[in-house]
Amino acid sequence: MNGPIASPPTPSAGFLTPTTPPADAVLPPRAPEAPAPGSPLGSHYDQCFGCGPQHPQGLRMTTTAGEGLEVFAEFTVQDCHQGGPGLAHGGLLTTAMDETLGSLNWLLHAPAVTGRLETDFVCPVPVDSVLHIHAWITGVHGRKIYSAAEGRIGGPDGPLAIRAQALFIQVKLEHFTTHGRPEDIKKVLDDSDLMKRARAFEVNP
Ligand SMILES: CCCCCCCCCC(=O)SCCNC(=O)CCNC(=O)[C@H](O)C(C)(C)COP(=O)(O)OP(=O)(O)OC[C@H]1O[C@@H](n2cnc3c(N)ncnc32)[C@H](O)[C@@H]1OP(=O)(O)O
Repeated sequence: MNGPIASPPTPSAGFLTPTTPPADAVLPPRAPEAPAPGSPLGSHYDQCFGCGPQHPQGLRMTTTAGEGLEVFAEFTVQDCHQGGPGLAHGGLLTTAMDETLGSLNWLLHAPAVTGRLETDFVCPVPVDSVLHIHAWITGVHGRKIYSAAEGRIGGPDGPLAIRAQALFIQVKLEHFTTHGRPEDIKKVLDDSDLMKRARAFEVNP
């Protein structure tokens, strides 16, 4: 069908470089509750596609707190993660970056959701390889948490495969309880493990 080609939407001033922190952003200290450097963050929710051990096709990512405002994560690319033959699907790699960047919020003890996530795919990631992701906070400005990450193949110093920058927006608990499926919200709220309850609400409902 022929017709006029639609113009791309004009970004409003605030959205021109939305994953780059403004000049007056700050780097706050780690929250007192943040896990010690070197300790595993564990899964925040059993059914999370990124880190949940109960998710049948999930990435089953493991994440460790680093020094300061940084984390390190790993996942092994499985057969069920393919896009091209023998290669990881790009969207799935973006999910791995989202999960890792999201786990940074645990260092600030601030529930937040992804507002914007930008990725550069630098080289293909083969099935069976382990992707090593390093993520760090680049600034905080009001409710906005800015962060960046890199994913490397086979080890922390392996070939660079993917880069990302993100903007997370801090939200209240009601973000999850209002939008989430009631039976899943109830299951989490009924869990006697307070830490698991708190961490579950750091993610997408
Ligand atoms: C240890 C835990 C591990 C966790 C791992 C989790 C990994 C997974 C993380 C996710 O995938 S979260 C799921 C995907 N994200 C979502 O479902 C979020 C859906 N979007 C929303 O719910 C709302 O749009 C949002 C909460 C992000 C913002 O709505 P609000 O009404 O709270 O805020 P508002 O729209 O007033 O925006 C607040 C500020 O952020 C800015 N903003 C909001 N969305 C933006 C955006 N998309 N891009 C750039 N800026 C944005 C907005 O311009 C504004 O800037 P100013 O304060 O300067 O005016």
